[in-house]
Amino acid sequence: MAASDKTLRDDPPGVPARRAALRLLDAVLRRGQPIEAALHNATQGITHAPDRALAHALAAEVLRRLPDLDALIDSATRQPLPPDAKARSVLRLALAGALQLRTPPHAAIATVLPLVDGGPRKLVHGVFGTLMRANATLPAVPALPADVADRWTAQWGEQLVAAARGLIAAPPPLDLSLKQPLADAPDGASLAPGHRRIPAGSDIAAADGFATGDWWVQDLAASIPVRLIGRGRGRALDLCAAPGGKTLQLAAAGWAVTSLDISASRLARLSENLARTGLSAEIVTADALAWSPDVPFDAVLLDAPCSATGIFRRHPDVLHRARPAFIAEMAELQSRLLARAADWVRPGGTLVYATCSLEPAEGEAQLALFLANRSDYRIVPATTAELPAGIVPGADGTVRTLPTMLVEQGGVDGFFVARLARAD
Ligand SMILES: C[S@@+](CC[C@H](N)C(=O)[O-])C[C@H]1O[C@@H](n2cnc3c(N)ncnc32)[C@H](O)[C@@H]1O
Repeated sequence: MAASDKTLRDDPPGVPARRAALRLLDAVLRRGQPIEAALHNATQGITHAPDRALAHALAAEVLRRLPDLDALIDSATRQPLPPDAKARSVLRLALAGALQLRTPPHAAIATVLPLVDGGPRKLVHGVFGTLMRANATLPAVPALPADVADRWTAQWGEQLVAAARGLIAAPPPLDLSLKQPLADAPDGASLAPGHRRIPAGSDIAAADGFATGDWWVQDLAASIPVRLIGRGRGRALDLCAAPGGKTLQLAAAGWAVTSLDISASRLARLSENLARTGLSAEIVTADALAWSPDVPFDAVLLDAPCSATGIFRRHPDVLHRARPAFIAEMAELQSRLLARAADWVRPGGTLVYATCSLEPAEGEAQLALFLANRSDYRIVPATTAELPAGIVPGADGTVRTLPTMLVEQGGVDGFFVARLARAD
């Protein structure tokens, strides 16, 4: 038996989930891993599914409220704890449990103290006790990490930062993409053809039309790239396709789809999604930097890997991982992928480039660089009629969704989308 399994087995109830949450925080904050990618390793040895879910929820809550939790901790310590001190992470977990997840305070602290055995137990206990006795609370509107707030203020202005803070205060609603206009789907607002918006926390698996595969969960902004490709008129390549929301849209729109991704495990989820919805696509597991098609496509969608800062509402780990060096690394990968994708579009065909990022380096600047190098491509401007209500194209015909949009309706993810045509 692995040492970690033994520790987990010997832990009192509630502790294994905190131990796993601590590993998740370490994976995200120190190693820059996405929380989903770290989940399998971090929860190894935990057989009770609710404990795995609790570990994920606790770590995600800490990441969502990190600056505010740290401000509370700092208000109760004479010497600030180093940012990477284990005592700080453990206090973050105890406070997130007690203040956000309604864990009774005595349980919130008792379940983290074993994580600092042989370490600063007294300090952790003392700081937590001081804050509980003072009835400490977190501010209603969360703070963003200072570097993200500064970058987004410089890029988009203070209004965007204020809107982004408002959006992470509460879980976002869920958007559904319908397979057909008359699909069986739960009631909800419709902000575009084939769209429904339902409340956060809805029980997806029990909702009307899930079992019959009539819809899939997909943020409204994420549906824009395929809206711009339109109804099927031939063969489409969905490059970087998994887990497959856009493949499903393309297949439902009548395209003969080839879906390529480097990740076999993510493609397995794409296959499950195809099976549930009764849609089909040819699946290719390959590195797009090494693969080439035999015949060019009528349409190519490159939903490129990116910093994913546009999906911070559901994935607060991106706020802590997307440092400038990572954004630059992703932008470099996007240029290489875009150059290859452009060669796989037939003359007269369509190329759509998209990223779920709020970083211009991965959107506007990437497109400018591409157009400077490829005189055989031009922008085909998006029209307001093609876009969800409340979203309008930019002056150059590209689409940029921001946290300041559709705020009253629950917001949208941040995306950049450009539709291009290759010269005949
Ligand atoms: C933004 S996600 C795609 C989301 C997907 N289009 C959807 O709608 O569900 C980016 C994808 O790029 C894939 N990827 C990253 N590098 C790649 C490469 N060199 N070749 C192919 N796929 C790659 C990742 O595995 C990931 O699934």
